[in-house]
Amino acid sequence: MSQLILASASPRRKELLEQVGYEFRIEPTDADETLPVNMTLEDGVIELAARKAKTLTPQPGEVILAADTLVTQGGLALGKPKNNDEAFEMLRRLSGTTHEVITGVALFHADGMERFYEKTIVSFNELDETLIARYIASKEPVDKAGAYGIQGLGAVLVKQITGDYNNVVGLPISLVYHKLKSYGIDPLIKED
Ligand SMILES: Cc1cn([C@H]2C[C@H](O)[C@@H](COP(=O)(O)OP(=O)(O)OP(=O)(O)O)O2)c(=O)[nH]c1=O
Repeated sequence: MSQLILASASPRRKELLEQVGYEFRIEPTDADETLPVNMTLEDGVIELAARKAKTLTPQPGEVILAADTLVTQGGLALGKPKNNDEAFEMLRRLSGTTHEVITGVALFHADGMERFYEKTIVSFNELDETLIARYIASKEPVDKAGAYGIQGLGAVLVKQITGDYNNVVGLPISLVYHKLKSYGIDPLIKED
């Protein structure tokens, strides 16, 4: 049985792991989150997750989990907005259209690193400028890729999703569960 370490300051990732019953330690990371330019967005988001994981060194029997979530539309990557103007631009771009949310995940352990990603397709309602301004005033967009949080007030922006909802929130917990099982980490198995 391995020990799980979450390399993340994201409250969402912590909550998703707790929801499924994982026992883990949290080690927030401070990695460079600039997307590499010489690779696909899928590879780039995986690379960012790997960078976060590599800020820690796994001891034998430890698995370090790190992730990165990105919103993409038409080949353009939307990370966290730097200010309200950028949040406004992002939400205006997403209004009435469909985008993808990609979360890259890295599982770093003494024998190497496993990397994978999950993609969810999200369609937004038409958003008028008053709604966008009110949503930004709620401060919810600040620390979120694409300037929205589907799990919060941002739920009213969303028309439809195809794929894993939890992936949009920041961690594809179902896929992660199946991957972690191969390291002997399974909260559904209770030891006596
Ligand atoms: C699209 C979307 C993103 N997000 C969040 C998930 C991520 O926390 C954030 C994207 O930023 P990330 O850089 O992936 O994560 P983080 O900086 O919050 O945490 P850490 O790097 O320490 O692991 O956007 C939501 O919470 N809801 C949503 O609907």
